[in-house]
Amino acid sequence: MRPPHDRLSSEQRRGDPGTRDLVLEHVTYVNGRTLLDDVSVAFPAGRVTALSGPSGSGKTTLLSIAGGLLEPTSGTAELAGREMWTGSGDPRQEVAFVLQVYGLVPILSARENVSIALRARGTAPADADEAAEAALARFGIADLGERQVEELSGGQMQRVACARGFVVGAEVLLADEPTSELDEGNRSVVLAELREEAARGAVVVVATHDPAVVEACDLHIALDEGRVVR
Ligand SMILES: Nc1ncnc2c1ncn2[C@@H]1O[C@H](COP(=O)(O)OP(=O)(O)OP(=O)(O)O)[C@@H](O)[C@H]1O
Repeated sequence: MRPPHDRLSSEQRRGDPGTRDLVLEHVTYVNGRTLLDDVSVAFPAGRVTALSGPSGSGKTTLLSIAGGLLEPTSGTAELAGREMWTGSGDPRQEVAFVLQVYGLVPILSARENVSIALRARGTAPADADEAAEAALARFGIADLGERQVEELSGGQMQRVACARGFVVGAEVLLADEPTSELDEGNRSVVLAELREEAARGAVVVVATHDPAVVEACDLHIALDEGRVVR
């Protein structure tokens, strides 16, 4: 595994449009207290980067800034030279999330929850539904497509959330503890799918507590108390 990028290449510093890496420079985030403190990291396209650290170390906050949900107090998060923060808190179209709290609509079916991610990006409903079914199949839950999400187990919901994040083929995929509810077999499936996303050229970042997930990633960045420690 390569070391963290506390010294960025000159291309990354410039946010060269050719690199398509996601680059955070000197990001500090203060909300009552300092939750991130001068974080500079590069998440390369085509690689799966693990983001580890104790509970409360700032992983979710960092992913939120990296994906444009939160505005850094100072510093920048950029993809190919374009700021991730657009001023609204809505992520760019290039970004997809798999969130820790899933963010699914409980009364909709699993298929609908996945399909709406594509419909929101302008895909025709029939095409979105078809792609949603294929995405559910990637996570071994094709048979759950018609089930309301509120009837599913925690692990099944997490796999629906993965399907929804993965289905859009985003340039940047940010996954917050995507395997926390999963057994070993399903964890392996999610890890293989994360690798597939990186193989097609996406920036893939996985916040995790799980050493087995860290081990399976190409790169590893660790946070402690809002600072990069490796
Ligand atoms: N909106 C907020 N306002 C103030 N403090 C917050 C806010 N969100 C998170 N925090 C605090 O920021 C710190 C970092 O939280 P964050 O969720 O980023 O950590 P984490 O590493 O993802 O933790 P976990 O592994 O438990 O999910 C924590 O101390 C948390 O209590």
